[in-house]
Amino acid sequence: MSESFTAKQVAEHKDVDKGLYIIIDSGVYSLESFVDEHPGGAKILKRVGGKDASKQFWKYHNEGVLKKYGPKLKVGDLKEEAKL
Ligand code: HEM
Repeated sequence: MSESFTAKQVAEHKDVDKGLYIIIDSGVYSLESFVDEHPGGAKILKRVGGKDASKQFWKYHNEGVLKKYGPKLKVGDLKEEAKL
């Protein structure tokens, strides 16, 4: 049931108006409803809109954060070809 996105499609959702998507590992997360409640601030999330933010994410968070918020925010996965 989960949707599949290319990196290009994710890149088109790079601000709150178009949907703020970010990639963490192979998952695609939609954060426009979350930016204003992000404990780390809205600004830092907006900066990585449309991009792969795995490196930044794992620097500041642990698995528990994805477990808690992932089900609410995840909209799909990166297509195989885009993972390379
Ligand atoms: C699905 C995406 C994200 C979720 C659900 C999320 C959630 C959270 C939560 C719950 C916290 C509070 C601290 C904790 O419980 O660990 C936090 C803090 C923080 N987040 Fe995020 N975050 C996300 C993405 C990001 C990204 C992509 C960045 C960086 C570009 C970022 C940067 C930070 C920073 C700097 C803090 C503060 C850390 C501190 O005060 O020590 N977050 N985030």
